[in-house]
Amino acid sequence: MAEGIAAIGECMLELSGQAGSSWRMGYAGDTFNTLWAMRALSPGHHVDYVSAFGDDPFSQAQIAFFRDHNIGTAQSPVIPGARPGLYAITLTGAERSFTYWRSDAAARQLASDPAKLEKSLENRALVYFSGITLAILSTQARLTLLNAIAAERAKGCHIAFDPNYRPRLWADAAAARGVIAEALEVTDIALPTFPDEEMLYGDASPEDTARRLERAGVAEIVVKNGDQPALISHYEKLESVPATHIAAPLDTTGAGDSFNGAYLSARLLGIPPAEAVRRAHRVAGAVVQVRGALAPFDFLRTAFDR
Ligand SMILES: O=C(O)C(=O)C[C@H](O)[C@H](O)COP(=O)(O)O
Repeated sequence: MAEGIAAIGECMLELSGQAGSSWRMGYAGDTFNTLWAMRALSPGHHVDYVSAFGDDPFSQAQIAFFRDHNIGTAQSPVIPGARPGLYAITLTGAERSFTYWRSDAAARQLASDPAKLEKSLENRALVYFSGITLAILSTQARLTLLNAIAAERAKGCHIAFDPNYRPRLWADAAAARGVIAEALEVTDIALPTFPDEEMLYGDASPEDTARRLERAGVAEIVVKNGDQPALISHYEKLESVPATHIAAPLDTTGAGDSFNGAYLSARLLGIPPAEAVRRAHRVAGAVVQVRGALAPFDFLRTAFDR
């Protein structure tokens, strides 16, 4: 039985917590943040982060960090001379913005060996990727990745996708729309964020986003909207679920990604979409109370089970 979970993308070095005099270094990246939550909340599953890594001390420490938390790297290549990307979080209140140093990161070569990539995605219950995963790849590498995902999907694996639009990673909005349309063709569960979709497509409401993704053929959609209700479309039936109110958020980095990890973990447990969203809101509410994208596993589990 296919029991594995794989997330595909780029995990960077993360600098967080600039409120004090020194920065704290961690590891984060949208798809990794989601997998982190799944590692905490899906204990019965083997989980792998599928990427490409360098061979410098920071890459080695990153892989060791994964291993210490029981996160594998499947057949991800290690590229001699390459190194990880880096980003820093700037906070305005609790709202995050990012500065990146990532244009030559090892992860850009995650599809450099198509046979290894296919092998990395084998025997999965769920494969997760995002618009950021696609934005960092060349046209050829994107094609290799989408073909590998489609092949695994044809064997019965569920594919989850967050468009996670980051304008700076794309040549222009039309390029992003074109590639995201291709990704939606192989997507079973789409987890967009309304302000991103509003920016990229001009959607007037979360309902507009949900209906547009239904027309693209996606059966299960959750449109996140920060501290506003999330909108579920499950086989075209809409349902709105209020968010968890957090009185004093500290850092919103990773909230959407952790929401995704909790939602997908709940769905793998057979929990219906509305209850899965309630749990996901609680987990996202926990993550905004810590600095950086990752919260401790116990903290995530308590929020998920409460
Ligand atoms: O921007 C990127 O490329 C990253 O991966 C950095 C961050 O860890 C996530 O973007 C956080 O994502 P949110 O859950 O939307 O706060």
